[in-house]
Amino acid sequence: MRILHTMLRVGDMDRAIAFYTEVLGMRLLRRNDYPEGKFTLAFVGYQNENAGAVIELTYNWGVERYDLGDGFGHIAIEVEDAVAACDGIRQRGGKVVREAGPMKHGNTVIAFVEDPDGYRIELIERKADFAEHPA
Ligand SMILES: C[C@@H](O)C(=O)SC[C@H](NC(=O)CC[C@H](N)C(=O)O)C(=O)NCC(=O)O
Ligand code: NI
Repeated sequence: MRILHTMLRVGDMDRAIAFYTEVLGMRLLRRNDYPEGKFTLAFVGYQNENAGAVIELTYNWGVERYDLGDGFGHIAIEVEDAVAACDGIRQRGGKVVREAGPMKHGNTVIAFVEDPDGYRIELIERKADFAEHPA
């Protein structure tokens, strides 16, 4: 088994796709309308779905906002250089909500950006080698 996707409900599909592709550099892998259910799905990611986990954006027609609550944390993406990644995201119109630096109570270098719907995306600076976990 493997993780296939994380689903996020968005208030504007074009706005969300623009963020994940133009600001975060992902590819739009597929987009489908479901008129009978009055919703649209779009899948974005850095690899094809048979190669890596992706994000499933869900737009329920006419629903422009959601209460994100306080349970959801973030989706994390790996970057080579967190400071440079934040600078690039800012230059492309993204919103950095936590600058790059070691995480509180730890050493991993992280940063957070916020997507147009308020979901948080964590940037994690690639470690030389992630600790191998027994499969
Ligand atoms: C390792 C990396 O993937 C993380 O997400 S750690 C980030 C860190 N998380 C927490 O502190 C979790 C506990 C917290 N009380 C919560 O519920 O979110 C984090 O968010 N650090 C904040 C920072 O600015 O370093
Ligand atoms: Ni994390």
